Amino acid sequence: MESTRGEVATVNARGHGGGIVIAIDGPSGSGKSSTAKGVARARELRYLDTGAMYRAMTWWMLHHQVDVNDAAAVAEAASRPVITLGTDPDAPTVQVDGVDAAQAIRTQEVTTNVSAVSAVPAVRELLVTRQRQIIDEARDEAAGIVVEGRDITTVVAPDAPVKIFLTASAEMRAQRRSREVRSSDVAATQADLARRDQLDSSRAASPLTQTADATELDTTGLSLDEVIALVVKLADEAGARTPAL
Ligand SMILES: Nc1ncnc2c1ncn2[C@@H]1O[C@H](COP(=O)(O)OP(=O)(O)O)[C@@H](O)[C@H]1O
Ligand SMILES: Nc1ccn([C@H]2C[C@H](O)[C@@H](COP(=O)(O)OP(=O)(O)O)O2)c(=O)n1
Repeated sequence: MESTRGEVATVNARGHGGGIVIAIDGPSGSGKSSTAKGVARARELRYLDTGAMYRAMTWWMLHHQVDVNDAAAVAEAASRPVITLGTDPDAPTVQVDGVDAAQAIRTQEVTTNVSAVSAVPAVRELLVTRQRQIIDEARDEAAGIVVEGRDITTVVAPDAPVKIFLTASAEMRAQRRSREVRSSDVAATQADLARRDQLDSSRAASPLTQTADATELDTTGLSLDEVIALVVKLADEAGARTPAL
């Protein structure tokens, strides 16, 4: 497989060189995780699911009986969990305090509470710092990284050469998510997505926002392969624009 390493060598503000950063934001079910993994595989890049980090933090809070609706209690406890993510797109891993939490962070209880925890500024500061470390490591050690979440294009990596905002109609996002979790109640899934979108877009700290310099990709009528191909094309074009050092 062709690698983009070298074609897109730049040095970022923190002095790290090497690979490309592809930043992807968007609401739930727009296709961020599947697209990011597909692009990372296609160009031998690392993959970072930042939502998994907010989910891991939420799981730890619930597991340790921290009241997730008490922002001060969440802020005080936020530095205690050790959250570790593996960035291989074929086998992304999530560990909390050394224990595999990949399944535990996907429960409905975590999904219901993750927006409250991720609205706490102290949580975001800690996780954004860690995300930037992971990005810098990938830029040094690999051809780069595809990072997906809600504030990647705006806060975590605003200087990324490729910035994408994925969207899809609310109905399509609910259908996809229902299929994924094998639920026949598409209306309930759509209501849950709407609730989370509203919380994630209206919070004071780094809300989900679409900026003018991110390319909007509406995936409603597109297959996953088509979306991946479009993002790979944008990445290759960004590589061609950036001279190798
Ligand atoms: N363009 C697409 N066409 C059809 N299904 C898709 C597409 N993009 C994503 N999916 C499916 O929709 C579901 C949700 O996608 P996911 O990547 O988890 O979204 P997000 O990370 O934005 O929440 C997954 O089951 C995925 O396979
Ligand atoms: N960069 C990010 C990523 C996720 N979050 C929050 C907001 C989301 O509701 C939760 C969970 O994110 P995740 O990407 O796992 O959500 P879905 O896959 O869409 O269900 O985390 C965030 O605040 N900032």
